[in-house]
Amino acid sequence: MYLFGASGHAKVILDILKSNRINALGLFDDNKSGGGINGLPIVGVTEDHTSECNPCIVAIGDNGIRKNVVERLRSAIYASALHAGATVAEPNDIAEGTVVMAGAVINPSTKVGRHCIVNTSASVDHDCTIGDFVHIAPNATLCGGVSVGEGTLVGSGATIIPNISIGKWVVVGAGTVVIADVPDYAVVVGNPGRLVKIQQHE
Ligand SMILES: CC(=O)SCCNC(=O)CCNC(=O)[C@H](O)C(C)(C)COP(=O)(O)OP(=O)(O)OC[C@H]1O[C@@H](n2cnc3c(N)ncnc32)[C@H](O)[C@@H]1OP(=O)(O)O
Repeated sequence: MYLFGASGHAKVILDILKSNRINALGLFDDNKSGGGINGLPIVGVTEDHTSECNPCIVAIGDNGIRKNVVERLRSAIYASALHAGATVAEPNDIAEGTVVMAGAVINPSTKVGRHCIVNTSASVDHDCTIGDFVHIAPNATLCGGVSVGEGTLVGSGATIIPNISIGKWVVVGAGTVVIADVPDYAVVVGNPGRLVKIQQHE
């Protein structure tokens, strides 16, 4: 397995691999001068990737940067990685490139898109739909029937009540309690969640 990114997030993905006894073989990072992790070397920048270095995972926490790297990779074959200490009811509904950290729970009839992060001890309940490039941060809770659009960050410890629809490229602040639908590109914070701004987008 090869990882793109050599940050703290990559360290946590290496821990997921270790829990499954999967060997990591190298890291790619656009900052080639940076050090590796745990003796694992940086073997090149993103554009150095070849089809011999598969499967791989883009191990970058920022949703937009992760998507950008995926779009630049032409010969990548992606794996998903579920920590041995995560509880995932239907692993086949976790799409390629997605990582699920220790203690996370993903309940039945929930689909998780490509290149997502379901972080440490996050809880995603039944019948949720999670778009591509989403990050559900540590200890966040999604009740049943929640949908989350592409690229959204659900911040650490946030709670989303049942059947809420959250748009794409939204930021839900840490600890926010979302009790109403959230439009695309919004930033919501607080309890109850209030919209503080709509982010610039193309
Ligand atoms: C392993 C890991 O580390 S995973 C990391 C996961 N990351 C997170 O959980 C971080 C989530 N990020 C946050 O909560 C941030 O505070 C953000 C993104 C919501 C801040 O957004 P910004 O656009 O920078 O807003 P800014 O900091 O200017 O704050 C805007 C207003 O919201 C308030 N605010 C910001 N964050 C929060 C929050 N989490 N809860 C309540 N209020 C908040 C600010 O006090 C400010 O209020 P004011 O206008 O009354 O003064």
